[in-house]
Amino acid sequence: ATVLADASAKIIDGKLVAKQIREEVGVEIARMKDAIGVVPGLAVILVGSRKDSQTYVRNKKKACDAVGIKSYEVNLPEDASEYEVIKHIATFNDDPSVHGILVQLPLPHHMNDENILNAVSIEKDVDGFHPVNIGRLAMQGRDPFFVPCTPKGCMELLHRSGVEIKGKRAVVIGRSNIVGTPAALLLQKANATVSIVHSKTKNPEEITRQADIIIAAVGVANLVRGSWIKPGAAIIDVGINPVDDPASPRGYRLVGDVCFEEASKVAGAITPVPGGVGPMTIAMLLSNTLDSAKRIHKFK
Ligand SMILES: Nc1nc(=O)c2c([nH]1)NC[C@@H]1CN(c3ccc(C(=O)N[C@@H](CCC(=O)O)C(=O)O)cc3)C=[N+]21
Repeated sequence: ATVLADASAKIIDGKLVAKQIREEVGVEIARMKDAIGVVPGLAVILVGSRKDSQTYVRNKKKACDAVGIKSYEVNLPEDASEYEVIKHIATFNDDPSVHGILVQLPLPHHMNDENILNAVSIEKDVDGFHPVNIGRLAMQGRDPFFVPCTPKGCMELLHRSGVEIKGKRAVVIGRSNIVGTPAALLLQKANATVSIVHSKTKNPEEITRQADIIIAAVGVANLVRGSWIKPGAAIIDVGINPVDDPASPRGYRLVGDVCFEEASKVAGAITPVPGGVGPMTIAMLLSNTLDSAKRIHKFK
């Protein structure tokens, strides 16, 4: 019998694309500084002492340093009040050296996310989480000041890998405010025909199998199997799920929402985890912070 070689997807290297974007951002920051003497500033507010949040915040600071963004950090205890957080946000809203404000999520349970995200000036909301920015994203002809970093990074990966979006069928798995919903809106803006599948969808694989593009953002390890995928489709895997692995130095390793081993034999292109969307999220945050400083100082 003839053994056919497995088709093999192109791996979309998010780490490499993120590096390119960070370099582009660095060049622009230097050009702005030379021309008008302005250095972009990013304020990060971290409440509580979750290890994962501390790691993310540390990585963001490092990334800022590398491109020439000045970072400001506020650490508040787990039992801080909503009022205290909002007071810090208000101070940063009024501080002309700060062009971007990010409140690290998740917040402690006693806080209401909406009250806090509402307090961030929509012109400094580099996360794109303010309800007005999300609402504007959903409307035709009404651009938000900022697009959320993770979905923006997904789109950038599709664009920079030459994946055509216009007229294609796209399926987003997951409907969160910070990834699934804005990702679906961005795909729609890019002229795809978009479906969203979620935890209450019956037979999601029947829908995903029709997709030319899949963005998976549910947080369920290896949910999307090879059989869910149309041959040749482009797969963007947003999931970052820790699974126990005694052999790995941290005692766990990260896997996506997509079963990479199966999917990479069917798909036309696919992002790995780690090294896919994750690094893009930080690159987009830097890019949003630069854009904010440019807009505030009317620098082109
Ligand atoms: N206000 C707010 N804004 C955020 O953007 C935000 C947040 N809160 N809370 C948590 C999530 C998660 N997030 C990630 C950023 C980078 C990687 C990343 O760089 N991951 C690498 C490394 C993963 C590793 O090895 O630990 C990768 O996937 O290759 C992952 C996840 C931003 N978030």
